[in-house]
Amino acid sequence: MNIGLTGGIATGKSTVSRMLTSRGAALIDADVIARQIMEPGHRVLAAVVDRFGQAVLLPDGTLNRKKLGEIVFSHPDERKALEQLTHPAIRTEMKKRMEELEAEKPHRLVVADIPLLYESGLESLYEAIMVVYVPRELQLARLMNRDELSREEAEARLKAQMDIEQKKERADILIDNSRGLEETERQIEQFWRDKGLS
Ligand SMILES: CC(C)(COP(=O)(O)OP(=O)(O)OC[C@H]1O[C@@H](n2cnc3c(N)ncnc32)[C@H](O)[C@@H]1O)[C@@H](O)C(=O)NCCC(=O)NCCS
Ligand SMILES: Nc1ncnc2c1ncn2[C@@H]1O[C@H](COP(=O)(O)OP(=O)(O)OP(=O)(O)O)[C@@H](O)[C@H]1O
Repeated sequence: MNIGLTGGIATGKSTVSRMLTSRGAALIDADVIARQIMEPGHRVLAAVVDRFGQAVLLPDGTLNRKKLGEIVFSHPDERKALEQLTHPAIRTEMKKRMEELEAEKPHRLVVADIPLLYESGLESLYEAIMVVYVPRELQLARLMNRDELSREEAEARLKAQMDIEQKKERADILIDNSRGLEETERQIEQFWRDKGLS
């Protein structure tokens, strides 16, 4: 079985994916793949530098993530331009890894962690979509705290994504991560049992 795992930025996708992998699920993480295609030498990074200029590189030739983030999270058109360069490569790699993992062990749960799953219209690639939800105010607070962002910077990142309430409504499986970790763990345990996973 496979599921797509999504939610909003900092709602707890990594936290939940750890709970699933510790039970034996295999994980494919879109953010990790997004980082791999931005490594020096990769053609996607070269295309990004062509479009955004040398200023998005650090002196050692690696991507200046903070700088590119400032550009794309405050300018929607620039964000779309970046996505046109990155998303096809991310999608191809995700699909390839999914096929490899499913062929390797057909009965294992494969989890694809994709922050922009709904925004990119990828629902049909997965048997079910799990959404990790917290109310918007808590999402903002956890994001500011984890990434040391100002309220303004955190709000700009939230604005670049579909509202978490809309994702909640679309979910096949909803995980409420607004209380303690034990409460989230309990919901994952329930999901695991309901699906007869072992
Ligand atoms: C702009 C970049 C360099 C900023 O890097 P930074 O280290 O600050 O953030 P990081 O990559 O860890 O992403 C953190 C979160 O930001 C959100 N996010 C990232 N890109 C986008 C985007 N294009 N639109 C909306 N939200 C996004 C996601 O929730 C993600 O989990 C980076 O996010 C990037 O390369 N984005 C383009 C690729 C992409 O769309 N990734 C999203 C997963 S498919
Ligand atoms: N139930 C919880 N109670 C308190 N804090 C939590 C809980 N779940 C997650 N957190 C904290 O909230 C922050 C965001 O969680 P996490 O990194 O798992 O989110 P994410 O959705 O994977 O983020 P991103 O979209 O950036 O990849 C982290 O600092 C994490 O430690």
